[in-house]
Amino acid sequence: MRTAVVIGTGLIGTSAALALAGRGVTVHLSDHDPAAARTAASLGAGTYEPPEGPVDLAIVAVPPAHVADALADAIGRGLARAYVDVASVKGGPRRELESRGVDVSSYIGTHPMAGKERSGPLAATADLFEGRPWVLTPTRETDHEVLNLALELVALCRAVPVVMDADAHDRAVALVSHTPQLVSSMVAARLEEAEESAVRLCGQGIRDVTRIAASDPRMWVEILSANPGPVADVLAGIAADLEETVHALRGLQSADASDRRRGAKGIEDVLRRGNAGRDRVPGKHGAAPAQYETVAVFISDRPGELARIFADAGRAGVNVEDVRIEHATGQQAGLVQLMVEPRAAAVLTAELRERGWALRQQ
Ligand SMILES: NC(=O)c1ccc[n+]([C@@H]2O[C@H](COP(=O)([O-])OP(=O)(O)OC[C@H]3O[C@@H](n4cnc5c(N)ncnc54)[C@H](O)[C@@H]3O)[C@@H](O)[C@H]2O)c1
Ligand SMILES: O=C(O)C(=O)C[C@]1(C(=O)O)C=C[C@@H](O)C=C1
Repeated sequence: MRTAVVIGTGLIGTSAALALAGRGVTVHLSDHDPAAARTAASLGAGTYEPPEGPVDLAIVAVPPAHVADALADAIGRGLARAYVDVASVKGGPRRELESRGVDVSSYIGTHPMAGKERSGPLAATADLFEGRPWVLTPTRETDHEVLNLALELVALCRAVPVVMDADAHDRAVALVSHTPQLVSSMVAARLEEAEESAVRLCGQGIRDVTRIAASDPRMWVEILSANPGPVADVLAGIAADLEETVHALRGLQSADASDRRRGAKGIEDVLRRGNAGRDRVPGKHGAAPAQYETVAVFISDRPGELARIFADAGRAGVNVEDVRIEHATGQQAGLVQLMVEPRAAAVLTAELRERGWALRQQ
């Protein structure tokens, strides 16, 4: 693949564009918000000049409700030799294109199983898809060359191709992605009106469970609207578990010893089923992604502190691969965790110490 167009330069489109551009593909960026395309271009994801002729692959990375329109328009204009979308739901867009009479032989619905709770080009990274499953839903009508170009996209993004039927995909993601989003939001929603004295105790457990509750509600309304039945089915199963668990907890409150035993058994049962389910969650597939080492630095909550750390890391010639910030409860301070290549950790540690930063002992 030599040339590509990315339509929709948010988190996913810009991440794919960064991966392709980094591997020598000329990428043309387009977004109905010109600022998003300009930002993606400034990150090195490609150019926002339109292509002069048809490109090899057009990647449609817009919110689900706009996918069919964007694809029909691109196919109608003959923008590319092959077209893919990356939307989180796969049955709907294909059916919509077919009902409009669009020739779908040059189109494959795809879905990278990687993302973030943040949106927009500034959240994008070239390695977002590395080692992650990337679902492809070709049909009998799909042209071979088109399938090959889609497989090349997945390979260039260092993801792992998984071929599935579109409706089977939608049932699967209802279980492993769409329902978890709702459950995370529901747990986080309990905090909205909670006492400050409770919220300040939030530890790693609730942070893990509620990370995706920070996702964009507009995007998720679109995703869930395109997959309501399968998600309702999974959620109904969880509702049954919830009802039994509440009953078991009430049993534990009872004065009757046999009710308490039954309650404890019910709770243990749900926790053990949780262990068994969790054991089935696979690690990342394919090539192992880079393992980073963490250098943890204490900072005060003042403007410019992060910029100073990054500048000092840059001066030491160290590339910061990822960053996490933990804010200390009730203090104007925090801990910045800088993820770097293992061989760079010692260099960074020495440089930061010399420049007066307080580092946490690992
Ligand atoms: N966020 C995730 O974790 C994730 C993961 C995998 C797949 N997806 C799918 O990827 C797609 C994009 O999601 P995202 O998280 O990158 O969203 P995003 O909000 O970060 O980016 C979407 C971009 O599309 C642009 N856009 C909207 N309508 C458009 C149109 N008609 N023409 C051109 N540009 C348009 C917006 O301006 C925005 O820049 C969605 O279909 C989503 O279901 C998301
Ligand atoms: O990791 C996250 O933040 C995600 O929500 C990513 C996630 C997922 O559920 O795995 C979310 C929606 C996408 O369609 C694909 C990936």
